[in-house]
Amino acid sequence: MVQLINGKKVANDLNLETKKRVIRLKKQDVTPGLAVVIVGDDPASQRYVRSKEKKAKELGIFSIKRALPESVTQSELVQIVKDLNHDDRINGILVQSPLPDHIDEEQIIATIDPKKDVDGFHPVNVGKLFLNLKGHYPVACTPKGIMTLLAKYKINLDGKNIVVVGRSSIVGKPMLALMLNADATVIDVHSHTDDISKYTKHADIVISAVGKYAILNDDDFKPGAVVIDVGQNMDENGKLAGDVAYKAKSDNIEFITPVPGGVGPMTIATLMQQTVDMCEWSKKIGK
Ligand SMILES: Nc1nc2c(c(=O)[nH]1)N[C@@H](CN(C=O)c1ccc(C(=O)N[C@@H](CCC(=O)O)C(=O)O)cc1)CN2
Repeated sequence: MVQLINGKKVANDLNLETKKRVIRLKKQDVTPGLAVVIVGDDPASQRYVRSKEKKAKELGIFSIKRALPESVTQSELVQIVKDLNHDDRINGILVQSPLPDHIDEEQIIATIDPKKDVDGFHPVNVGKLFLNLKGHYPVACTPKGIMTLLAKYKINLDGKNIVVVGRSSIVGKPMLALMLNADATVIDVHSHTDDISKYTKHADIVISAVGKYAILNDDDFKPGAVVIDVGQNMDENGKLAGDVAYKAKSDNIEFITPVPGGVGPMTIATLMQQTVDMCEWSKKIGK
C-alpha cells in the first residue's frame, strides 16, 4: 500500500513556526516584507500569486504586488525590480515565472539584488548552492521544501540513488545540487534521455518535475521507491494531477507526495520561511 507524504500538514507546521518568528520580530519593531511581481494574466500564475499574498498576510508578513500587463517592456520591468531593490520595507523579491516571450527572464532575475532574491534564482545564489558554500543565501523554494519534507519523513539520502526527472532552473537543477550536497548519488534525466524508465527503475528516490500528466507510472519504479511528484497538470477529467499515475496498491511505490497536497504547499511555506530568514539575515538577527 502506498503511503502518502502529507505536504499540507508539514507546510502548516512550518507556517506556524514562521508566524511565531514574525511575532518575535515585530516585538523588535521589524516586519519582514515580500514583493511579488507578476506579468500578464496566466490563470495558474495568478492563482499561485494570490496564494502567496494570502499566506503572507496570514503570517503577518508585509507584502506588495506589482501586477503588470503583458505589454510591459523589458526596461520598465528592470526599473520596477530596481525600485524594489531600494525599498527598505522589502526583504524578498520574486518575479513569478513564466514571463512572456518578449521578456528576457535571465536579465530580470540578474537585476534582483542577490540579498533580496527570495526565490534563489539569481546566478550568485545558484553558484553558491552548487559550490555548497557555507553562510546565508536563498535556495529555490520547491527543492528546498522537498528537502524539508524528506527530512520530516526521516528519509535518508546519504549514498542513495536519486533520479531527478527534468532540468528546469526552478526545480531540476537546484534539486540536483541539494541532493549532491546531501551526499546522494544523483542522475538527471530529461527530454533528450533515451529511456527515462531505465534510470527511474533503479532509483531509491525519484523526483519528477516535468509537467506532463502520467509521464511515469507504477511500473517505472523499483519496490520501496520514494516518489516526489512536482507536476501540476490536468488529468483526462480536467482534475489537478501530478506527473505520476499510480494505484493505491502499487507494488513498487512506498511513499509518494500527492497532487494536490504534496509539494505545492511546501513551495509557499518555504517562500514564507525564506522571506523571514532573509529579513533576519539583513538585520543580523538570530541564526
Ligand atoms: N518565481 C517563481 N515562479 C514559479 C515558481 C516559483 O517557485 N517561483 N514555482 C511554480 C509555481 N508555484 C509557485 O510560484 C506554485 C505551484 C503550485 C503550488 C501549489 O500550492 N499547488 C497546490 C495546488 C494549487 C491549485 O489548486 O492549483 C498543490 O499542489 O497542492 C504553489 C506554488 C512556477 N513558477
